[in-house]
Amino acid sequence: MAYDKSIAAFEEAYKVIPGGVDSPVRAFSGVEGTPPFIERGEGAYLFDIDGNRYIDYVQSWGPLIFGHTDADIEASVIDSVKKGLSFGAPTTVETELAEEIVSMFDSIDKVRFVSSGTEAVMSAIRLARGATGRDNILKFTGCYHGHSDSLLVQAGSGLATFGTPSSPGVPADLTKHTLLATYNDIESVEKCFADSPEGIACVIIEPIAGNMGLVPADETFLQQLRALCDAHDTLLIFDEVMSGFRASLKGAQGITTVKPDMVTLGKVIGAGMPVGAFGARAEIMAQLSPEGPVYQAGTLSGNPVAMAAGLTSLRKLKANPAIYVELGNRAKKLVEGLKRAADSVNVPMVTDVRGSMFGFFFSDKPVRNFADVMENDQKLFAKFHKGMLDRGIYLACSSFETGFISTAITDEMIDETVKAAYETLKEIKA
Ligand SMILES: Cc1ncc(COP(=O)(O)O)c(C=O)c1O
Ligand SMILES: N[C@H](C=O)CCC(=O)O
Repeated sequence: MAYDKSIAAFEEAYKVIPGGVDSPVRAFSGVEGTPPFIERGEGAYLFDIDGNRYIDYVQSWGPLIFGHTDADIEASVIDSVKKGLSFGAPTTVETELAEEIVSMFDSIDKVRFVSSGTEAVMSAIRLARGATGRDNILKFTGCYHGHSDSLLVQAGSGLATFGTPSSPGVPADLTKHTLLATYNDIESVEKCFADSPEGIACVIIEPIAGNMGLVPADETFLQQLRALCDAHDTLLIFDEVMSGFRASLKGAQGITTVKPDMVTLGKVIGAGMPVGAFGARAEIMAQLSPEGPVYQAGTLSGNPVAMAAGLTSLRKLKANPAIYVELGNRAKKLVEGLKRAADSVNVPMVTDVRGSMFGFFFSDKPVRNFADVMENDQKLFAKFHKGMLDRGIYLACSSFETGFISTAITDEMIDETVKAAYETLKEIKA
């Protein structure tokens, strides 16, 4: 494949945009080669400016459950655009989308829309602190909750890719209130509670971690977490910015029996438009301005075009929940094929699937937390990524990210992907 135009575009971008990208993971720093600059998407495919076509397993990092240019979503966006892009005033489509979300999540009585996952989590944390009157929060190493100050501590995703899990520019005075525990290790959480006599406002977790690769939380661990939060009057927040409507129609909450106090949602509820949301029981949400004293706002919050896209996507999913069975089967078919390809050249690989989310690590032991993730062979991943890209397969460009299946991806495309994996691994091991 030729990447000449993308290489030139990256050089141009570099002159005016830091690192040439508007979000660090896009820079291909954890893998080989240059990021293809994308011209357009269609169904399961991405097309770059050199004219290369790829089967897209990134899906804009999750939101595109129906693939690119879905006709229904496109029509609702165009219809909405024709009425105006933004009003900074209430619209009925916000209420409609809120009603859909509330009807799907037992844990949510009320929801507020914002413009990104970062904003959703930042606002939820503020609300949790305001509602409990406590400063401390607890997060898990390797989980990523967006880039707000309190949460840029031992985080996954781009921070893990760049080997800087915490960021300069965040005052230590702020992060001293962020306690860290180990994913799937309840003793580490107990220790944080024991060491915090002043109390903890909230525990935030990706119930299906997707920002250190795909690492789901054990059911027992989540139950123990719930019990600890109850015992200490601490709010449990499920960050479902990635897993919401991806892992199942009810996100992780369709898989675990554990019910959080608060939920954050993001990109998936906007079907590719910039959006985020946070929700909780009515008495918690009543603390939020203008009902309550905890301030939170946004000029473009509840943007009508994003709401229209999200509403169409959610209604399509709700009308046909069997989609999740199909997506899950394809994801399983894919990782089983990848594993067979790895076995064929005696490369250890562990895989996992939750709904349409899939992950694989070049590792010979189960991966349950960030320390396990760090043991996977990242150099091999980098080579594998390049070989797959050259064969028209667009995988997430970091071993700390998750893959996604869309309804546009067919069994034949999975076969093509598995064939590419055999060829790539054979080439690497030759
Ligand atoms: C679980 C989780 N929380 C929060 C975020 C932040 O969302 P955004 O990138 O839209 O700010 C992300 C996505 O990156 C995410 O996966
Ligand atoms: N892991 C992130 C989202 O899920 C990757 C997207 C980004 O930060 O640009």
